[in-house]
Amino acid sequence: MKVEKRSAEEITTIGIGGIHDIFYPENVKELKNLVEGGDFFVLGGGSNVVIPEVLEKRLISLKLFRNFAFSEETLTAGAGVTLKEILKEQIRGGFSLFEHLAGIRRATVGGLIAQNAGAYGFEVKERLIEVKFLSFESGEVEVLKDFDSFGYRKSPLPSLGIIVEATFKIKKDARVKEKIAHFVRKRLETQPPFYLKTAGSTFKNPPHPLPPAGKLLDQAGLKGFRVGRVGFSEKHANFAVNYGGATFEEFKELILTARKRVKEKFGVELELEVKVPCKI
Ligand SMILES: NC(=O)C1=CN([C@@H]2O[C@H](COP(=O)(O)OP(=O)(O)OC[C@H]3O[C@@H](n4cnc5c(N)ncnc54)[C@H](OP(=O)(O)O)[C@@H]3O)[C@@H](O)[C@H]2O)C=CC1
Ligand SMILES: C=C(O[C@H]1[C@H](O)[C@@H](CO)O[C@H](OP(=O)(O)OP(=O)(O)OC[C@H]2O[C@@H](n3ccc(=O)[nH]c3=O)[C@H](O)[C@@H]2O)[C@@H]1NC(C)=O)C(=O)O
Repeated sequence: MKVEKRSAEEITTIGIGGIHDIFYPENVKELKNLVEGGDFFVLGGGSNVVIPEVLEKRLISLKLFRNFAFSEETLTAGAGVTLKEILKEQIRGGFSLFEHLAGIRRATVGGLIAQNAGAYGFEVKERLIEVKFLSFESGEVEVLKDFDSFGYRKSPLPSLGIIVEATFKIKKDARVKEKIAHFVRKRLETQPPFYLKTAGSTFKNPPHPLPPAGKLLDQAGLKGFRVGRVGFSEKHANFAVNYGGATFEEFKELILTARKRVKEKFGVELELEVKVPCKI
């Protein structure tokens, strides 16, 4: 099995966390051996993860799970296929699937499903037909076909097992290229530019009718607030930006300060949206 050292910038889009060994299983058997070998953390494209410099867990990437096939009405892809590759296929084949998500930088099929990624009124769950996953309970690949338990930024999958492949519904759409461009433009109107190092939204939006996390952080004076080399974007207060060489400790202080201030001002407990493979 391939094991390679990767820098923070290669592992995650926010680029915090030093160099780590990444394990790249090539098939389910190798994945199973890794899972049985001790504590681990599964990485997709790293668009939504912040990793500390020292980590006891093994980092597993499913980047080599790359099977890809589509028919008139379905697309089947391995967990490591990227959003970028799917969007390219959408343009080539003229079909609708993930255009609303265009601009999530390094997202993969595994990460998108595990968090039921969503944007602009769309959620991944809407397009799922089946998800194959290595079950922690049975140690076998099982198939999930019922997605009722998927909700806002959550799915049962990280706890049930590791996604290895999924099949999605696709629909013919001759205007998909324009739609992708539209959603990228829309994203850039409110969110930081793609060249900045971020992990997307830092906190989940609290339940309705509470205001969104970005608004609460903004009104608590945290827009542009920095701890060392990491801080909340001037453009959108819920995006933490690594301005270069930020440490996990700085990130941790940033979010603890933000939580405290929002709690004091509005009485709202913000919940992390980004995934962190340790206690914070
Ligand atoms: N909506 C938006 O505008 C934006 C969304 N995002 C988010 O970024 C993510 C993009 O995906 P990606 O970069 O690939 O994911 P990440 O590498 O960021 O991983 C996110 C989490 O997904 C889980 N995960 C990843 N792969 C698998 C797998 N094969 N099986 C089970 N769980 C898995 C892991 O959860 P665990 O460790 O708990 O198992 C991991 O911590 C999405 O989650 C999306 O919601 C980011 C930016 C903007
Ligand atoms: C970026 C992510 O997802 C994004 C997704 O891209 C967009 C588009 O649909 O909607 C959510 O952002 P969001 O709720 O912050 O959406 P926005 O429209 O930017 O902001 C909501 C409201 O807060 C206000 N707002 C936002 C930022 C700010 O600094 N100040 C402020 O007042 C906005 O004016 C708006 O009225 C998702 N975030 C969450 C936590 O649900 C992600 O998952 O990582």
